[in-house]
Amino acid sequence: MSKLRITSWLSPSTYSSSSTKTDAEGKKQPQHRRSLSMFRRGEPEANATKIVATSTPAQSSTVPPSRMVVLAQQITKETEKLETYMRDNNLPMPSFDVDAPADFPKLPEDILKSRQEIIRATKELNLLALGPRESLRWGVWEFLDILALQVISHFGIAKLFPADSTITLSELEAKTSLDPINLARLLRLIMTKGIFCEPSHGVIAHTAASRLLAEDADMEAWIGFNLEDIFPASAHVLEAIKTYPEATSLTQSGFCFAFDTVDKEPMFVTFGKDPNRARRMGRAMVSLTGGEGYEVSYFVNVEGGGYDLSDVDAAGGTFVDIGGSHGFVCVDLATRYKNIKFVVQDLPKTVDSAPKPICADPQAADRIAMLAHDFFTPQVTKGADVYYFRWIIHNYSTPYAIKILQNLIPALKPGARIVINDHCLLEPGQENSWDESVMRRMDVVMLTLLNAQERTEAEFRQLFKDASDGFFFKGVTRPKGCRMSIIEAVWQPKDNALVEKADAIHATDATNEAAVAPMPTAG
Ligand SMILES: C[S@@+](CC[C@H](N)C(=O)[O-])C[C@H]1O[C@@H](n2cnc3c(N)ncnc32)[C@H](O)[C@@H]1O
Repeated sequence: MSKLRITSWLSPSTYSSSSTKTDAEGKKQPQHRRSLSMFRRGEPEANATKIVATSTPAQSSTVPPSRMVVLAQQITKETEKLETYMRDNNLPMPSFDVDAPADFPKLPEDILKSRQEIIRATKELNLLALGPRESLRWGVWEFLDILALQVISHFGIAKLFPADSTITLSELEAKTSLDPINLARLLRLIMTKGIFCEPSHGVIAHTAASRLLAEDADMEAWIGFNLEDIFPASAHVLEAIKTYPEATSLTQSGFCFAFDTVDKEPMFVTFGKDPNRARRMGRAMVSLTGGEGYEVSYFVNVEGGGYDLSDVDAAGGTFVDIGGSHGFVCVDLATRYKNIKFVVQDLPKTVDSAPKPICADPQAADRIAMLAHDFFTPQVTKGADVYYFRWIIHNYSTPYAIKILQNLIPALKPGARIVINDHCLLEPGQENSWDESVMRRMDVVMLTLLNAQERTEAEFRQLFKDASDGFFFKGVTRPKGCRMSIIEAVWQPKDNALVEKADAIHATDATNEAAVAPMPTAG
C-alpha cells in the first residue's frame, strides 16, 4: 500500500492548463471527460412498469395507496408470475439451501422482466421502509460486509468443510490460521448476506452461496480480484482525483495510489509482473463473461440480434480481434462461419499462453492465427474487413482510446468496419435498474483501476470523430438480454488523398494478405 501523499493533495497545480477549459461560470472543466448531459433528470423511467393504483377494501376510494403498498402489490404479482413459471416447468424454487441451483435458468422475456421487476421493486421498498436517514447512516457500512467476505474468502474458509456436512466453530478454528474471534465475527457478518449459516449455536453449515465460494474457482477468482485488487484501490480514488482531477492517466488511478505505482506503471504492467495476480484476474474475467448478459453467444447469434458477418464469410474475408486474449470469441465465430480468416492479437505473454491448438475443431483452428501486437502501435494486419474490440475501449480514457483507433488507420481499406463490443450507457432510468446499477458500477471500476470509463452513444460517436473524420459512425445495436452493445463505424475517408494513401499501402504492402494467409495455429 502506498503512503498517503499529503503534499500532493495540497497542491492545486496538478490541473494542467493544456487539459482544462473554462466554462461559462469561470470554473475549470477538465477535457477528455464525458459530457454531463447524462445526468439531466426528469426523463420518465422507460422501464418502470406503469402501476395502476387500486384501493384495498380498507382504503377509502379517494385515497390512493401509498407507494409502499403499490410496490408490495407489484412484488406479489411479479413473484407469483415467476413462481408459476418455475412450477409449470418443474424448476427448483430459489432458495438459500446448499443444494439450491446457483443460477436461474434462461427465462423467457416476460418472466425475466418479472424477475427484474422484483429486484427493482424490493430495493425501492427496502429504501422506503428504512427512510432516508437510516438508509444513509447504515448504507455506508456496506463496505464492512465486503471486508468480512474479503477475509473469509482469502483464508479459504468455505473449502475447509464439505458442502453436505456441518462443522463446529471450534473444529473450523483448528483448520485455519485465522484467529478464532475474527473467524466467528466475520462469518456471522456474512451470514447476514446468505453466505454460510449457523443452524444451531456454534455449528456452521454451507448455503448455496458459500458452496460457490468452495467449488467455483472462477467465482473465487472474481471475489479475490474484486476484494484484494479493486477494493483497496477504491479506497484511494478520492486521493487520486484530488491529486489529479482530470483522472485520465493510466498511472494516476486509485489503483496506482493503492499499490504505490503512481507515475510508474499502469495496472496491466503491475499484473504482468505477478503471474498469480494476472491469473486471478484472467479467471475473474472468465467468471464475468460467463455471467448473465455477457455471454459471447450474444455477439455470435445473429438470430438474437448479434453481429452479422455473412457477407465477410461469403467473401472469405478477415476478422481481427484486437486484445482478443486467448481467442474464444473467434473460436465461436469460426464455428459458425466456415470461410472467415481470424487474427487474434494480444500482448506476447498472452499469445504465448494461448492453448495450442486453439480449439479442438481443426476446421476452425486452422483459420485462427494468434499474433503478438501492441494496440498502441500501428496496426500490422492490413486490409482486414473487421477490426473488433471487446472489453478494450472501456479500459481507456479518451486520449488513449483515440490513439488506439488512430493506430488502425494505416491498415484500413475503405469500407473496413470497426466494431466495439462494450457497455453503452443510456440516460439515467432508461435501463432496468439491475442492469443500470451493474453498468454504472463497472464505470466506476474503470475509474478506480485505469482512470477509464464506460461511454454513451454520443461519447462513442465523438470518440470516432476525434480519432478521424474518415470514420463514419454507423450507430449502436444491442442484442436482447445482453448488457453489452455493438458499436460500429466504417472507414470512409472523404479526403481523396487519404484514400489514395491507404490504397497505395494496401497495394504494396507484402503483409496485406500474408499477415493472415499462413495462419500459424495458436502462436
Ligand atoms: C479486459 S481484457 C479483454 C479480453 C477479451 N477481448 C475479452 O473480451 O475478454 C483486455 C485484453 O487486452 C490485452 N491488452 C492489454 N494491453 C494491450 C496492448 N497494449 N496491446 C494488445 N493487447 C493488450 C490484455 O492482455 C487482455 O487480453
